[in-house]
Amino acid sequence: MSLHRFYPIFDDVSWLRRTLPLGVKLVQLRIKECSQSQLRDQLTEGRDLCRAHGATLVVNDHWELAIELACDWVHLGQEDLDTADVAAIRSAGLKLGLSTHDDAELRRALDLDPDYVALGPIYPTILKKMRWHQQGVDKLTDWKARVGKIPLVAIGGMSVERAPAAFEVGADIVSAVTDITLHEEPEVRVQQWLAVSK
Ligand SMILES: Cc1ncc(COP(=O)(O)OP(=O)(O)O)c(N)n1
Ligand SMILES: Cc1nc(C(=O)O)sc1CCOP(=O)(O)O
Ligand SMILES: [Mg+2]
Repeated sequence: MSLHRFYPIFDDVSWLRRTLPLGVKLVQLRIKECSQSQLRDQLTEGRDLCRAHGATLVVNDHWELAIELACDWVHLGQEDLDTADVAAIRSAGLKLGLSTHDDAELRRALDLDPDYVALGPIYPTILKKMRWHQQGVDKLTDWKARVGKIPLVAIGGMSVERAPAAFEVGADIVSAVTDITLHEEPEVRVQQWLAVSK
């Protein structure tokens, strides 16, 4: 299965209601502060909306709930891996995307045979505090050589204007949050993303 090249990340299912009808085909729900029952409702609606639109939903962090709700994909970072049961994720048939930021993290990720590898932050991000300031777009070429056929996601400070260069040097997929959510017309921005990701 090949993944769409534009990979927006949202913190609420209302964004999926707005953007799936525009043609988004790969999307992550990254929900950090929420009660368990709200989380279950959000993921259930996200799962059903994505299925109705022929899109792929990736659940960030909440791998147990993703298994329980029969979702298809989970994204985990390195700290998540310290406690996640990857064997359980695999035996439930879920696909797994992993974050990486340096050589050791990439080696650890590749040992787990991921379904995509994300490298970030390519540019500085305002979304969250990180130990890494910016990797630089050229690092994508090195990472792509190392991951081979595994899809490579570029994340962190990505924008419509920055996406073409990331694709050119090795990214298979480009992911973004604030370039869309802080835009004055998010739907227009999503359409611009879809155009540069064709
Ligand atoms: C596509 C993608 N790449 C990286 C991340 C970051 O995951 P993680 O390091 O676990 O940090 P949080 O997003 O959980 O704060 C991601 N979510 N998606
Ligand atoms: C959630 C996340 N993970 C990153 C990583 O490098 O692992 S960068 C990032 C934030 C992405 O948001 P924006 O597109 O607004 O910069
Ligand atoms: Mg995480």
